Amino acid sequence: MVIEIKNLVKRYDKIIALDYLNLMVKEGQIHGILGPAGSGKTTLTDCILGLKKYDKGSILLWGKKMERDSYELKRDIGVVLEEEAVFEELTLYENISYFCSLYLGDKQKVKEYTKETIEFLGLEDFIRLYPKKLSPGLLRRLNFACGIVHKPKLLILDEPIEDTDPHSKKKIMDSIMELKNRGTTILYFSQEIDEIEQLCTEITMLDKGKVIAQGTKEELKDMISLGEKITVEVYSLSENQLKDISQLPNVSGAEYNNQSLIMRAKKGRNNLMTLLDYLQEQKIPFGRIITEMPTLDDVYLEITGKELKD
Ligand SMILES: Nc1ncnc2c1ncn2[C@@H]1O[C@H](COP(=O)(O)OP(=O)(O)OP(=O)(O)O)[C@@H](O)[C@H]1O
Repeated sequence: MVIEIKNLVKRYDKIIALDYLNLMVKEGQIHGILGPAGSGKTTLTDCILGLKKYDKGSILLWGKKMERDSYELKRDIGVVLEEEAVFEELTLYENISYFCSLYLGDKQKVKEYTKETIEFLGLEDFIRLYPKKLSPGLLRRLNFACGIVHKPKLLILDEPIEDTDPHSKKKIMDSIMELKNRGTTILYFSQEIDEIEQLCTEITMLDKGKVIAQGTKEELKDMISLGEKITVEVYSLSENQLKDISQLPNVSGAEYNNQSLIMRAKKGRNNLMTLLDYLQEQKIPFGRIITEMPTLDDVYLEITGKELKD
């Protein structure tokens, strides 16, 4: 086990930021922590890194307790935070090289790792530029490069691609997958469902410092009663027909707007067939059909009663 957190409690006076939190992260996993603003993601990162004291519980990294001066452990960890943490007075190359030199003494190795990381993130054309001259996407890639250049075994990523242009977002997401393929364990904090769905093998949902659900995305989707959302292009529908549809077996709701019929079903078999049978029986002409399975957003909403994002 790379990270082993048991019954972690962290209070700020009366606020309970982490509430008996348990988390296990296995080697080689990308473990996503999904939670809205204020759910305790930053506090958890600080506790894992030994930057904040906690009130109760235990945190072990590779079976060892992290302390402020656990330099051996820290050497194996890379951190990329949402806010860029680079030096304005250093060029892109100098920034990456500097962060590498904080961990490695061997100058030749620093040079080698810096070059490799620059190529890895496609930053070759920008090495002489200062951070102020970089576009927001390139700045994100530089920030990411500084966190991974020393080849950590555990990478903690706190919303590393929030508000990033599609090209840099793809570059960073591909790099994360490649690092995983090379054996890096990754803890990935985000509020973005699509990033978590694409990248993570295991997911923990947080709400007010509490773990509300944990598992693979399939396991999480299995926890809720919601089935698919079916959208059918229907050219005309009477109020009575809409009422009939909302009362079909296993249907939790139906609405009709702009020639679009949306039916939400509970988990079960043949929901689409039941709807199509009804439309045919009533001789209601219909066009395109779209079926969408529940998302992690739906899981979060059903368990907590609120959306991940406002
Ligand atoms: N230094 C502090 N003093 C008092 N309360 C704090 C402090 N830091 C965080 N909190 C509170 O603890 C809770 C968890 O905060 P935390 O910053 O860890 O959440 P988060 O999920 O990282 O949110 P965000 O994404 O907004 O940073 C929140 O209610 C927050 O207001």
